[in-house]
Amino acid sequence: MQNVILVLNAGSSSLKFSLFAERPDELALQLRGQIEGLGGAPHFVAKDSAGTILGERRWADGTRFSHDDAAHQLVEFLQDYRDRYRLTAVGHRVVHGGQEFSRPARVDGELLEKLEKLVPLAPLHQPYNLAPIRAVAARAPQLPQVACFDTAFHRQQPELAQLFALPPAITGRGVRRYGFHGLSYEYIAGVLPRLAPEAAAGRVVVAHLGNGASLCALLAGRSLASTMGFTAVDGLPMGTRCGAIDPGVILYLMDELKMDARAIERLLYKESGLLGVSGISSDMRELLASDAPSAALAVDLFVYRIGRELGSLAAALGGLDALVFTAGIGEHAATIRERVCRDAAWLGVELDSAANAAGGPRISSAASPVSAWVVPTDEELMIARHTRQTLSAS
Ligand SMILES: Nc1ncnc2c1ncn2[C@@H]1O[C@H](COP(=O)(O)OP(=O)(O)O)[C@@H](O)[C@H]1O
Ligand SMILES: CC(=O)OP(=O)(O)O
Ligand SMILES: [Mg+2]
Repeated sequence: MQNVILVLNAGSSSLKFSLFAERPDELALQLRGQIEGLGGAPHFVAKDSAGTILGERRWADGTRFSHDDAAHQLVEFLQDYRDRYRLTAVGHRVVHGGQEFSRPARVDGELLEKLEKLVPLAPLHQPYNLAPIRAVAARAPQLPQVACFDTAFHRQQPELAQLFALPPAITGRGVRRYGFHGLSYEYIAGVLPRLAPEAAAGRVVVAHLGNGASLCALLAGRSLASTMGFTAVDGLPMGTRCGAIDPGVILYLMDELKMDARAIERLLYKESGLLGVSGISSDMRELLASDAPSAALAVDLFVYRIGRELGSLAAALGGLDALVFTAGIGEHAATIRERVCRDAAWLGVELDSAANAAGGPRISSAASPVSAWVVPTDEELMIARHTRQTLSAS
């Protein structure tokens, strides 16, 4: 029997999972998969490390599928592998680690209580991250679990980058910018030195464009600033989240439309972004395939806001050496990358259209002053590494 670490990554619209075999000097991927489209057209697929499909299932469009249903589907699938693998630990992506956690932590009752308190700061994620931790703890209390935080990588940002212009009585309560997608950025920062050594030692903006989307400024591989703030609703427009809006809008919604906190939360987190503007879908694939003007408008706004935020992060970095695309849209939507790169021509990005259409990794021309890249992210491998390190240190 092979010892394995199970990794669970519960995103806003998907549950991703991986099994990594523990070898003395590496973690070897055994299988990985996901249940995506939880909000609309659920699709389960699991593949081995060579990409061969081990299991696949689709549900009709409109099927109501919760994160719990997704977890059950996963447990059912893993039954077939009980004789082959021995589970030694479970590593989880936990979106919010608050002010306290700047590194992964082993799960116990006290930790869970602390993380529960952060649910209001990440209502679209934290409950789904914590539920499988509790489920595993109930079924297998002896099995070590490690929580790996999306915020941890950003905790080393300069004080100014984390500060809101609010009085200390408020900021002192932990109302500050945290930044998210940190496991993804940490992974990219780890592989960039091999791909683009000079840029990696300099000024890089990474665009993590998935269902949740953010940009991160990396200076010599460390997080300097990011577009997400106190919560994962800030920054870019996303699948269903609005991104940065004037806080005056919230006051207007309360005063004039008499909306309460829950109604505003629903609007900003679940009914806005690509879905809200298009009225069609939160899924970039559907919008790109649609000829409805509202779909085009949603995509235009997405690209426009990326351009604006890219300029802001380049300013924080004092210039730009490289631009990296990652996550669902960043890795697969060549047309979005093309448009973002064209808008960034003023920064010195010169696209190689053929390389971009072919998926990279380098998508800028040889002469481009600023290089551009497609780098598939691997939050799960990052989590598996952290899980192993955290447990061997404890
Ligand atoms: N081939 C593709 N072309 C365009 N968009 C894609 C493609 N594949 C995936 N996407 C988009 O990626 C997004 C999901 O990204 P992902 O990183 O998997 O999300 P999550 O935040 O749930 O982890 C969706 O908007 C989806 O439409
Ligand atoms: C933090 C966040 O937005 O995560 P995801 O992209 O998985 O929704
Ligand atoms: Mg994600």
